[in-house]
Amino acid sequence: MTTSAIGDLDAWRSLPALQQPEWDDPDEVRAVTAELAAQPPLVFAGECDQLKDRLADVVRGDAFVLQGGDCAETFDGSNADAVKNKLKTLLQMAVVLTYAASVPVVKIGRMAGQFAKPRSKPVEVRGGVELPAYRGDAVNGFGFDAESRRSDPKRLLKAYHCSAVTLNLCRAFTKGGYADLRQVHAWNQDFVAHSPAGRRYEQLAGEIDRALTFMKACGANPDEFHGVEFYSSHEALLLEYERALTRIDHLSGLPYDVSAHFLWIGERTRQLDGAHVEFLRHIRNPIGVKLGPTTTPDDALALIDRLNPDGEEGRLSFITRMGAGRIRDALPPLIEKVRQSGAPVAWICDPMHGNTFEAPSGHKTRRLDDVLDEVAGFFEVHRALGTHPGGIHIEFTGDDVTECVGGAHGLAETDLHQRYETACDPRLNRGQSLDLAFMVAELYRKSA
Ligand SMILES: O=C[C@H](O)[C@H](O)COP(=O)(O)O
Ligand SMILES: C=C(OP(=O)(O)O)C(=O)O
Repeated sequence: MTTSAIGDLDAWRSLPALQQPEWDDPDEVRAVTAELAAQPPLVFAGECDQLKDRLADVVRGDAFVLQGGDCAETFDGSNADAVKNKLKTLLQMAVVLTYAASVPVVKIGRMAGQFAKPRSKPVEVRGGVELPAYRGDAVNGFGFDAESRRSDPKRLLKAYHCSAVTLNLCRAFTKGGYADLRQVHAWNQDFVAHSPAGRRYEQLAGEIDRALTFMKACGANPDEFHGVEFYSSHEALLLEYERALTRIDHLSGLPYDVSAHFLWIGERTRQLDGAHVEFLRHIRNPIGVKLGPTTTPDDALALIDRLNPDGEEGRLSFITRMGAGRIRDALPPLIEKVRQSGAPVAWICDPMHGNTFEAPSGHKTRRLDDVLDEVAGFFEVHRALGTHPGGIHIEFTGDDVTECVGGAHGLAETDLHQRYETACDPRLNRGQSLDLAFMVAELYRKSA
C-alpha cells in the first residue's frame, strides 16, 4: 500500500492542535509514544468494520445507538466492580430500549479509553492559587497541587494499560455469560431495584422472561441470547496517543486507530483546518463529530466532505449537543442541509453537554428534566423532518451518585454534596439513566 493510498498519518503535526497538554520534556514524549507504538492493539480492524456495518443500519433507520459511560474515566475506576456497574447500567438501558421500542440497539461504551478531557480554561484557581486545569488521568492528576497537575507523559502508558484492563473486563462480561438475556433480573439488584425506575424495569424483565420461555418452547435456541456485541469509544483528543496506536491493518492495508472501535472529535477541536479533523480523516474506524449550537449547515457539509468524502454508510455520526433551549431551532437546518446533500450520517443526541450549569454550592450539575427535554426535542425535530433519530450519547455511572438533579427520587441541588464523585462533568446515576431509557423507548415507539 502506497503512502498516498494510506494518506499522510502525520500531516496533522503541521496544523494547529487545540487542547493538547504542555509536556515539559519532548524526549520523554517521544520515548513514551515509541513504547505505545510497540504495544498490542486494543481492538481489531474487523471489529471496527463490524461496528461500521451496525452504524450503517442506524443510518438506514434500522437500529439505534446507545453510547455512554463516564465523563472522565479514572485509573482508580479501572476495576471489576466499577466496570461491571457501568455495563450493568448500559445493559439495563439497552434491554429497555430493545424490548419497549422494538429496535436493535448498538451498544457503545464511553469506556476503555475516555481518559482525556478538553477544558474551557487552561488553569483552575482555588483560594487565590492558580494551577493547570485537570485534563484527565491520561495527562495529569485530579489533586489540586502542583505535582499532581504537572502533565506527565508516562500517564499515557497507564491510560493504555487501564484501557486494556477495562476492555478485557467488558469483553468478559459481555461474552462470558453476564450479559445473557436470561440474566435480566440479576442486573436489577442492589439500590436500583427499590427505585421507581427499578420497579418498572422489574416488570419489563418479567415480560422478557415470559417471552424467552415462549421462544424456547417454540424451539428457539436460548444460547442465541448468551452474549451481546459491545464496542468501545472515546474522544480522540490526545493526538500523540492516537497516532502511536494507529496501525496498518495487514488484511486491507488501511490504517486503523486501534485504541478504540469508535473515536469522536469534540466540539472544541472540530476546526476544519485543525489537526484533529486532519488526523481522523485518515483512519478507517467509524468516527463521530460533536456539533454544538453554533454549527452552521455549511460547517456540517464541510465536515462531511473532509471526513466521509466517499459517502460510506456508518463511517460518520454527528453527535449533536445543542442544549434543551436550542435544539428545536438549531438542529433542523443542519439535518435539512445534510439530507439535501444525500450524505449518509447517523444522528445521535448528546443531551448532556449543552445543559451544564453551576449550582449555588459550586457543583457543576445538570437537570434531568433538561436532559429529557433535549432528547424530546431531538425526536420532535426528526419526526417533523421524516428523518431517523439515530441514538443517544450520555454520561452516566453505575453508582448511586448525586451529580445531576431531578429524577424519581427528586434529587435537589442541596443534595449534590452527598455523593459527588465525578472527575469532570456530572453523570446520571443508575436510576436517572433508567428513567431516561424508558422515556427514550416511549419516544421511539411513537416516532416509529
Ligand atoms: O466533558 C466535557 C468538557 O471537558 C467539559 O465540559 C469542560 O468542562 P469545563 O468547562 O469545566 O472545563
Ligand atoms: C467534551 C465533551 O463533549 P463536547 O466536545 O461536546 O463538549 C465530552 O463528550 O466529553
